[in-house]
Amino acid sequence: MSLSVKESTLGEILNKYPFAAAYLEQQNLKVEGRENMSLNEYLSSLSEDEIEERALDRTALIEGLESYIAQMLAFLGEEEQKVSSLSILSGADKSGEPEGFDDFTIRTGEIIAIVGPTGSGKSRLLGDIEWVAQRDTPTNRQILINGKVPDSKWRFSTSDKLVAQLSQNMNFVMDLTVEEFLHLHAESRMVENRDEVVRKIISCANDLAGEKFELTTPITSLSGGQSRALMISDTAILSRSPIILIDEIENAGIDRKKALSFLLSQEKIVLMATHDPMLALLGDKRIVIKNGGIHKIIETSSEERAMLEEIEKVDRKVQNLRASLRRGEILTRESF
Ligand SMILES: Nc1ncnc2c1ncn2[C@@H]1O[C@H](COP(=O)(O)OP(=O)(O)OP(=O)(O)O)[C@@H](O)[C@H]1O
Repeated sequence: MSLSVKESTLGEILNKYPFAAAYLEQQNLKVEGRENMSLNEYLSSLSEDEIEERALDRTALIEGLESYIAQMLAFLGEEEQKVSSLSILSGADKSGEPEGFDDFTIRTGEIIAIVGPTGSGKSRLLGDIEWVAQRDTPTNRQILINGKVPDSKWRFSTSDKLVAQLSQNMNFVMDLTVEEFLHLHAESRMVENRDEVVRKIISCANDLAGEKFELTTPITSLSGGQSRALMISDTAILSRSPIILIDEIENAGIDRKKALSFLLSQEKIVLMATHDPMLALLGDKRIVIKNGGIHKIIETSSEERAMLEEIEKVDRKVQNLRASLRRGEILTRESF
C-alpha cells in the first residue's frame, strides 16, 4: 500500500480507495466539506466533548482505517500490479508491409536499444509503448503487458503510469527551487520520508551531472545536462512506472552508463532510442527500425560485449576531451 493514511487528505484516500467511505460512515465521521483534511486533522478539529460523546479513539481510528484498507485490498486482489513483461505484436511499416517479426517480449531488468536512421520511426515505437497501442496508431502495433491486453487504467490514469518518458528536451517553466520541485513530486507520490528521498535524488543527480547544483538552485536555471540528470534520478527513485523510455541521452552531458545502471537497479524495463554504439551495446538486445517497421531484433553478441570495453575506453577519452574543452584547456596529443 503506497498511500499513507496519516499524511493523506480524506479526499485523496477516498479517491484512491473509494471503499474507505464505508469505514468512515461506520465511525459516524462525515467527510463532506472536510476533503482537504487528513483524518488526524479532522479528529483534532472535534471538541473534547464530541470525542467523548461519540467514544472516539484517535489512534485506534487511524490504525483501524489503515488495516481496513489493507484488508480490503487483499480481499479485492488489488495489490499493486507487478509488470514483469512487455510484448510488442507486429504491425506494418510506412509502406504498409508487415514488420519482420511476429511478437517480441521484453522482461523486467532488460535494456533494449532502438536503432535506425533518422526519421525511421524510433520515437514512434516509443510512442506506441507509451500509449500502450492497441492497433490504433499509424504502425498498427499492439502492446501487451504480462502477455495480456492491459487494463485501460494504464492509459488514462496519471498516478499509475505504466511508462515514464525521458525525452530529449526537459524544459521547466515552473518558478521553483530544486528542493521545492522535488518535495512537490514526493508529496504527490505520498512518500513518507520526504526529506530523505529528496536528498537522495539530489545526490544521485549530482553524481550523474558534470557540474553540481544545490537544493536552492531554481529549476529554470539548471543546464540541459543537469535537468536531464535530475529527471533520471527523480524517475529512478520516485517513479513507480515499471517501464522507462529514453529518447537519446547521448547529448545530455551526463554519465550515461551510470544513468542506465542506476535506472536498471530499480527493477525496470528500459527502452532507449540511440545513435550511440556504447549505449546500443549496453543493451541486451537492439531493435533495428527501417522505414517505420521493426526490421530485425539483434541480441548483443559476445564479440560485441567484448568490444564494449574498447568502446568505453574510446568513449572515456572523448569525454575527457570534452571536459578539457569545457574547462577552457588546450588539447594536447598526450592528453589524448
Ligand atoms: N509504421 C509507420 N507507419 C506510418 N508512419 C510512421 C511509421 N513509423 C514511423 N512513422 C512516422 O514517421 C515519422 C518519423 O518517425 P520518428 O520521429 O519516430 O523517427 P526517429 O527514428 O525517431 O527519428 P530521429 O532519429 O530523427 O529522432 C513520424 O511522423 C512517425 O509518426
